[in-house]
Amino acid sequence: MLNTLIVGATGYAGAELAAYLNRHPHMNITGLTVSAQSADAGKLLSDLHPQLKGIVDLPVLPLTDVAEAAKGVDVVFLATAHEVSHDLAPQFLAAGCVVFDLSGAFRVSKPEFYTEFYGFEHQHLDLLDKAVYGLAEWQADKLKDAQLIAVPGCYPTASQLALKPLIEKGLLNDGQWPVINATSGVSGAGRKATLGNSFCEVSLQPYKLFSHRHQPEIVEHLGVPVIFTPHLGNFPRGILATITCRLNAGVTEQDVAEAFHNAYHDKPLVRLYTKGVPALKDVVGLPFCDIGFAVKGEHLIVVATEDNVLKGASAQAVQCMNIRFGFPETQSLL
Ligand SMILES: NC(=O)C1=CN([C@@H]2O[C@H](COP(=O)(O)OP(=O)(O)OC[C@H]3O[C@@H](n4cnc5c(N)ncnc54)[C@H](OP(=O)(O)O)[C@@H]3O)[C@@H](O)[C@H]2O)C=CC1
Ligand SMILES: CC(=O)N[C@@H](CCC(=O)OP(=O)(O)O)C(=O)O
Repeated sequence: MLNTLIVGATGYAGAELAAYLNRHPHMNITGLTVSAQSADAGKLLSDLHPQLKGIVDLPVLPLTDVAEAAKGVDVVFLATAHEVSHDLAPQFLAAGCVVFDLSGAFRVSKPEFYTEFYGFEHQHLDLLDKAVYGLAEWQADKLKDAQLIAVPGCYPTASQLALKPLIEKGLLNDGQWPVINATSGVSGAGRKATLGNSFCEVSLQPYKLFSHRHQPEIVEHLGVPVIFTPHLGNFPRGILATITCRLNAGVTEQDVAEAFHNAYHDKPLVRLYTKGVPALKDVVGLPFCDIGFAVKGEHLIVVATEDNVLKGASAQAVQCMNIRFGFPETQSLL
């Protein structure tokens, strides 16, 4: 059994982690924590997330002393904001824990990225070198001996799973940047109330045009430039990405199908459509990324869907943990 601590357990991602880890046969949840000042400290997780009633009835505790909280803990999940993870990860690593960070604090290697896109100066450049980017289907070898795993962002997971097989096989024409239009449910912004995310305000709208922090994350890990436009939709969960690309001359629909099949036929959490394209309703609440596509001449449209909180965050974190410790990849996820 591995002892595990979830930091940020009352957030959307943290609560899903608690559900997955609670039913994992090799994991023992030793603590669920929130910030030292949290108004929720002392409450039961299942009072805050009633879907967990009778399943995870543990109290959430304020994280006041990291060294104390880390005692006897093998694995820590940081389901916290980027700045919080940035400060906590080195402390848990120093205590000998394997750290799975769901935030953006360690995903990109260039320090200036954090100043520009996250608004803080990165203090742990050594960890930027050491962190393994947890795009699970593509990183199994590196994950096996990683100490710090930077779980990808929600939009980057869907976007990269859709594009990587095509790029690896050299099918895309580099004269046209892939154009990623992706719509997310409101849970992508976290559980805290804000005016922009309130019921009467949310509509359907693109945001952060040419300036969203997931664009450079996608570009660094795919190795090609892309145009990325996120949209906020008026539904709670899920991301649907519609990605338009140009194929190299002579590339056929069959070549595209083969590239996807070769990449994912043995990857249980990516489901390929041989007919049609996926809809959001078929992945919400599930740990999959679903991918379908259509080709017309040299033009290709790929559609990828996922639950932003699951394959886009918690499920992928648990998938990485399963790979890291040699458990079946889908253990507790399916
Ligand atoms: N939601 C999503 O779809 C996705 C989220 N992510 C990333 O995962 C992380 C968590 O996201 P999400 O669950 O949405 O966030 P939420 O805002 O819903 O939850 C954040 C959690 O962190 C706790 N917290 C805040 N400050 C601290 C602190 N100093 N120490 C310990 N706990 C703290 C909060 O509790 P309290 O404030 O009461 O202390 C709460 O439990 C973020 O980095 C996010 O960017 C990544 C991909 C997708
Ligand atoms: C709808 C919404 O607001 N989504 C969030 C992305 C959530 C996420 O994945 O956060 P990180 O990758 O930064 O951890 C956003 O656009 O900032």
